[in-house]
Amino acid sequence: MNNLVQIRRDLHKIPELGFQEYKTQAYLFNFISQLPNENLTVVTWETGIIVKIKGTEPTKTIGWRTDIDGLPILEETGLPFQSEHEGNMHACGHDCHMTIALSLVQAFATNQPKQNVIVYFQPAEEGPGGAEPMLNWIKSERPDLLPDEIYALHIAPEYPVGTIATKPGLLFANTSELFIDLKGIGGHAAFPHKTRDMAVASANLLLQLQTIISRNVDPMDSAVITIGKVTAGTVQNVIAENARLEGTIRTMSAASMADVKRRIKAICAGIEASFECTCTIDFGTMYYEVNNNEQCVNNLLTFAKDYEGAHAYECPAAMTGEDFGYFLKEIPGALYWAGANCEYGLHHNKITPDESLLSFNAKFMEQYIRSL
Ligand SMILES: CC(=O)N[C@@H](CCC[C@H](N)C(=O)O)C(=O)O
Repeated sequence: MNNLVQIRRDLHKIPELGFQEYKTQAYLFNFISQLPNENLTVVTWETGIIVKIKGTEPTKTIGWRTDIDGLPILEETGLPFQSEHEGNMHACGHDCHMTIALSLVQAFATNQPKQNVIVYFQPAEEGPGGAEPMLNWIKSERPDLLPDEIYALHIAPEYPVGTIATKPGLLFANTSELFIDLKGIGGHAAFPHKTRDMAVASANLLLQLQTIISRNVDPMDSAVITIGKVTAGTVQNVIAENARLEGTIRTMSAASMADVKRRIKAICAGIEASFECTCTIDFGTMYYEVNNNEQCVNNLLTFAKDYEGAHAYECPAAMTGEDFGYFLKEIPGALYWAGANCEYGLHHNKITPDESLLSFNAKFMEQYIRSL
């Protein structure tokens, strides 16, 4: 088994949620500590790590960012190296992303690049968001750790390995989490008229929220409201006093996000009136859109077109979110989809990315960064 596959499998076993990535950080730190360190500066921030590699004749500093957290998903891959943290899973490829980032650190630590390179191991991409606070800390405490341009990848199960798919401008959506707590009056299942049933109210609310997409968003625009978790009540023969919807909103612009939120508030006010209950809305964490720099995308795609085994092309935007958008808001750069050739999609409990993507993308990015 090659070294990168082993690293990915080690990391796959220990998925941790945002800002709880202690074992992950220790694993990464241990790996980095064993590398030649004459040209390295290694700094920790919360559960993340930042590694700067001094270049031989630097004219600029190139950044590479990986996310390091897992998701609260019960893994069902049945793999011999499946998650040892039951209920958590690397179902979004961050184990692969970290492996590629470690490979870059190793390559540049052993064979110094021309440009300075900074690799960011960033916590909490799935939530509550690590990029924005990490960047704020760097700006105020360690401006020497800011790059001139920055890149990242995200695995794409639907594409074959070797795919480098990206586009200039908007690649990923604006996101906002959505949590709505409903409170009514519970009671005996046989006497609904004496209660305010939040199971029924939350079911109505869930369906009405979907009308925002079909009836309020311009059909030429795009938006998503997904409610991923619904909880209500306590037992089968007691009417639910409480319910909670948990979800996410995705839009193509900040203006459209504001409109969707306005409609959510209005619908909740209607639910309060019709079901005689209270709805408390919390919009949670927001991620700024992923807006790729045109020049950086052109450079990346041009390099990829001549790279053996790469299939480079411009893809459409997607409604995924990524807090890497906060880096791109301040620093020119690009994120690309890296083909992972897998039957199951992102966030699926059976996702098994094709591990040949690890060495392909690690080598590809190493060569690209050396070309800058
Ligand atoms: C690439 C990816 O899958 N990212 C996540 C980001 C989630 C942000 C936040 N927790 C939310 O749900 O809005 C995604 O679900 O797109």
